[in-house]
Amino acid sequence: MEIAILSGKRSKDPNTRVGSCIVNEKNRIVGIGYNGLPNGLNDDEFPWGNTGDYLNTKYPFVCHAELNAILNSTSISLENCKIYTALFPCNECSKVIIQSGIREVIYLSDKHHDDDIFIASRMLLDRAGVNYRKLETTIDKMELSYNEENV
Ligand SMILES: Nc1nc(=O)n([C@H]2C[C@H](O)[C@@H](COP(=O)(O)O)O2)cc1CO
Ligand SMILES: [Zn+2]
Repeated sequence: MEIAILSGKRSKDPNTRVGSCIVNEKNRIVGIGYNGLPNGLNDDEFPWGNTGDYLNTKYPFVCHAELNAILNSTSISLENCKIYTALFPCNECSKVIIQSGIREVIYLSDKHHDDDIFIASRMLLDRAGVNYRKLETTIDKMELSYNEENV
């Protein structure tokens, strides 16, 4: 999950930076992603707002962290993999998760739990037999340092 969160730090979304990290059955990382525009699109030429006219928001344009982690995957097959993701996946990402063969979703936040999108998401995951659980941890924060004395 720390790798997922760290990846999310690269997102240009000013409001919500989500990261995801996929591991295989041996817990080896096989894909990482964060929410951002599709490849080659300029972050400065698209809106990043989240209110107002749909076309003036980020929503029609941004790729979610989970989608990017799957598409960036180094593995041909993601059968039986797990995805660690900072936010519970939306219904669109849940469809992609199911199709990819991922069998478990471990999330940090489920802050939109009662929105239709996430109700649909759970319906999809439940019916497909994809397990999901909130990460249980006592860790409050992670610290990184560029000070070479800390290596
Ligand atoms: N699971 C998710 N993975 C994601 O990558 N996202 C992204 C899409 C947007 O860029 C941002 C949500 O923006 P906002 O509605 O909190 O301002 O997080 C959102 C969710 C929640 O469905
Ligand atoms: Zn999504």
